[in-house]
Amino acid sequence: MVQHHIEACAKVPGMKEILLMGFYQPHEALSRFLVSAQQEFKIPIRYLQEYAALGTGGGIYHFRDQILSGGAGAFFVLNADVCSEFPLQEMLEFRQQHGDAHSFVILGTTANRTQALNYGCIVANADTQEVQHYVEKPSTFVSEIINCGIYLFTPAIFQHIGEVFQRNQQELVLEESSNGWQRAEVIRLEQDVFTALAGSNKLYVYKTDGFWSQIKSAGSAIYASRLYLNQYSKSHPERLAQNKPGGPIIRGNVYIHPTASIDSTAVLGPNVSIGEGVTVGAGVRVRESIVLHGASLHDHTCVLNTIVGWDSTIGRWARVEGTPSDPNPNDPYAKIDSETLFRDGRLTPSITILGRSHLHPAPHSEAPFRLTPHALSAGCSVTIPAEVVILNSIVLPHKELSRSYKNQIIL
Ligand SMILES: Nc1nc2c(ncn2[C@@H]2O[C@H](COP(=O)(O)OP(=O)(O)O[C@H]3O[C@H](CO)[C@@H](O)[C@H](O)[C@@H]3O)[C@@H](O)[C@H]2O)c(=O)[nH]1
Repeated sequence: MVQHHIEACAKVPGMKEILLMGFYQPHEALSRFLVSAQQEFKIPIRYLQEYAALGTGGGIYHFRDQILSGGAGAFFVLNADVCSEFPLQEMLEFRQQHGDAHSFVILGTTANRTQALNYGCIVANADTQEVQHYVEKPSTFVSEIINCGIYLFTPAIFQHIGEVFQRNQQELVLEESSNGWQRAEVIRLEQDVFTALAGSNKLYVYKTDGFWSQIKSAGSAIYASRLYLNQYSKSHPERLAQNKPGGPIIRGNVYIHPTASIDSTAVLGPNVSIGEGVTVGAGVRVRESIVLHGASLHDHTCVLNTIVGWDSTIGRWARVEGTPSDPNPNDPYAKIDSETLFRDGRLTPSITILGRSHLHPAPHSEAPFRLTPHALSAGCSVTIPAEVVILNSIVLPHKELSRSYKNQIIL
């Protein structure tokens, strides 16, 4: 997911350094990713680990010395769980034209009235785009302009976060709380800082019509993959597979890793991403799916709306199918719903996932996504036998199925 953020940041002229911030323990796969991304994008990249989940505001405040150490005049903050064309340069230009050089800029987009309630909502002056009112996930309608979780700040933002920190500390002293220090450091950028900054002539919104989506569920990964592949078709058509004599039949936007072996009678696409070392047999059909590295699709399998985990095998003539959770195509402002797995005590039909685990960026590859399991050395390695149907199911790693399944989570 974050490889796209890095690629976008590295393109901004004058960008000095990229910091990934999180509260996860760093591990070997992350270090390998950082090394390869630094080489690919030719920019220093470091991971900063919070000692606890401090919230976005608390996190950047905690690492403010690191962020400002190179004498940065401005910096971007991007939520990791979004996909976007990241119009960062446009945000810089917007700040140049509107507002003053020290203002902060939020990237905004339009949502429909119902879905806007799931996001930060922004009311702005129609002429100047100054944010007059900011409400995080309101309970009733406030505005159709939502916060994309992509910000341009100057070092002055730390004074505002610092004020919240001081206030938190004083309140905690009054409460005589024993773990006051830690709690004072937890600061939510949206509720604690933006709400207060609104109407003070310091916060502006730059609205984009470009693609943008949250990635809160595995189902949204297939949707996000489609958005990125579509972007590749304009910005990097060389990254997409073409119909060639002796090659598979390609429909729409498809990414195939150069090491994958695809039978010439297979039909792939639209919206398919095939990872490193994948084998695809004769007569295979894949559509709206992500097939991760080392997976093997035997002859005549059919894979639709599915994420196939790494090193998984699908037996011949098997059909693996999920139900897409795409936004309403008739509403230009519709966003993908981050479905919970269960509704009314039932598993909601969703994409099928073989070897479900965490989403992880794809090192050494331009494939939009790759999955990584909790145990990093392990693969997903799900085995589906020949001639079965797997429908709307989530199969956990290292599972060897022996029959067909429908609407199930298979442990
Ligand atoms: N480092 C760090 N990151 C955090 C922490 N808590 C959340 N994040 C990261 O901060 C981002 C925001 O996540 P949430 O706080 O869960 O908010 P949200 O429901 O995703 O809503 C935010 O994003 C929406 C757009 O996707 C916005 O519309 C909304 O206003 C808000 O900014 C995500 O990338 C999440 O991983 C933390 O303690 N530490």
